[in-house]
Amino acid sequence: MTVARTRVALTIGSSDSGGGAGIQGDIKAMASVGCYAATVLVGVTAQNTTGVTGRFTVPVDFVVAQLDTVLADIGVDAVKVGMTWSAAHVEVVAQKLSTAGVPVVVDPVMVTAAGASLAGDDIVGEVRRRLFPVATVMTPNRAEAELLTGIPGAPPRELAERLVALGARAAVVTCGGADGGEWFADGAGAFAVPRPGHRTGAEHGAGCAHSALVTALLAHGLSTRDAVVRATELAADGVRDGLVTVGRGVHPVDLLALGHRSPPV
Ligand SMILES: Nc1ncnc2c1ncn2[C@@H]1O[C@H](COP(=O)(O)OP(=O)(O)OP(=O)(O)O)[C@@H](O)[C@H]1O
Ligand SMILES: Cc1ncc(CO)c(N)n1
Repeated sequence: MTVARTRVALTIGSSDSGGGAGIQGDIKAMASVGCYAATVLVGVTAQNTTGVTGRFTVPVDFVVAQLDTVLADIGVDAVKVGMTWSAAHVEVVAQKLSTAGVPVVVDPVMVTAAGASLAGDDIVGEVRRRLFPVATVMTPNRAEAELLTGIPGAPPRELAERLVALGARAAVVTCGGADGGEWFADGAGAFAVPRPGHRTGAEHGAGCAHSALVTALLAHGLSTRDAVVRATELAADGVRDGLVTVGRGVHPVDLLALGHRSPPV
């Protein structure tokens, strides 16, 4: 009997001690579509559903050590880059990924949907210079897309098209919230990405889940367009099924249907 090869997705980003977003959210989202998740930590946040109270950065050399060690043994079918902290981290990650030969999803985590800053000021130019060229697809939220393009207030379609004009192979600008409004663009054109809207108040980690799902679906061999469309639906399901009893702020999404599982007896 031949055993099907397990697809491996790698996420490079930061820990969310609250468990809903960041690396922890990525592992769950990737697992929800049958991908094994390897992880390279760039930073650690002290965070819960109400906000970030502290941050600790992993030294660049140790990011490289994690990356080299994973690649040397496990190998990867696709990579996600999430919160990267500093220009020096972006530079080294981009350099490593330029020779990886697998799809790369860049979620340029810089601002939360609530407007809280999650990165150093020097990072915008470095993301544009270094990560755009290695990205198969960029997945910023609207605020991040405005920062990266330098056109505040522009509609999501224009932002997605502008990101492609600036050198990204493809981009999906997420909007969050019940009203949605996501747009995708690549060299061949642009389209609105449909999804239902939910008002559960469980959106913490939605953006991380979205880009992690895109990554995992690319690891399974889907095209970029199909991966984005499906990931957007699945992330919305995660908000619909979100864990409204966890935390007192923005509750976490649930991609693993934890709310429907019973304890083993
Ligand atoms: N209220 C909602 N109803 C349905 N789907 C949602 C909702 N909010 C978010 N989503 C899903 O999550 C995806 C990402 O959302 P969003 O733009 O809020 O990410 P983000 O701002 O990067 O999130 P975060 O910083 O919390 O990780 C959306 O494209 C959509 O699929
Ligand atoms: C660690 C981490 N990465 C990403 C996000 C974006 O949601 C977050 N809140 N925390």
